[in-house]
Amino acid sequence: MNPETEYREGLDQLAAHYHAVLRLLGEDPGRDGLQKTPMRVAKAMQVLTRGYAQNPHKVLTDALFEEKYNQMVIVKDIDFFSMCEHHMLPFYGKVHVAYIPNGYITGLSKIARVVDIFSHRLQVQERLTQQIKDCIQDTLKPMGVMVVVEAKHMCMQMRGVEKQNSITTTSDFSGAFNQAKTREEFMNLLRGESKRI
Ligand SMILES: Nc1nc2c(ncn2[C@@H]2O[C@H](COP(=O)(O)OP(=O)(O)OP(=O)(O)O)[C@@H](O)[C@H]2O)c(=O)[nH]1
Ligand SMILES: [Zn+2]
Repeated sequence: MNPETEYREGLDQLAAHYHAVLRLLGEDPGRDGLQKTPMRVAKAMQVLTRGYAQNPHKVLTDALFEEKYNQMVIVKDIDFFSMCEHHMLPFYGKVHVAYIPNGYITGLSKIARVVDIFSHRLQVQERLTQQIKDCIQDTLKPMGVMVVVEAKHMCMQMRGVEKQNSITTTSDFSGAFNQAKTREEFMNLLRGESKRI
């Protein structure tokens, strides 16, 4: 556990609920291995939902730089883990973001931080995609943004339909990406092999 993690209000209550959950699942929460488990799970769940307490707009505005560059900027292969709001099971994969600046650029890491914030909330993949796009569009006001998310959903792998290999792809875009040619340019660059640098 990261010693710098700040846990939010309600941690003890959350742990008490997980104590009850263990019992309801047929376990003995008093046995050696499980004594600390309710608190561990409560802390883990607070980490996985830390995005509720974070402001993605502020992350971007804190690192806005005036710059004349007005070609496409692509940050691809941003790993993420999120939890589906239906089953609270993980879905995970990669986010690819492209934007065309309009006088301002943002720090590259900030794009990944925005992904991190929205994915650390209960989500559906479509909304995650849209929220990342909207946040960059509304804050940076670029000529356009496009976001592509590729993910595997554990609620489809471990339970339910039990399909191990299906990948869900979602995308959303604005502005210049309304033009098929611009979207194509991004998709072609996404498909290209990343060079080792
Ligand atoms: N569109 C969308 N659906 C999702 C996402 N994550 C999980 N789901 C789906 O949410 C649906 C919930 O359907 P329900 O019929 O209410 O729940 P369920 O009985 O558990 O469904 P099954 O998973 O088919 O067993 C399922 O089809 C899941 O595959 C997501 O990010 N986007
Ligand atoms: Zn689910």
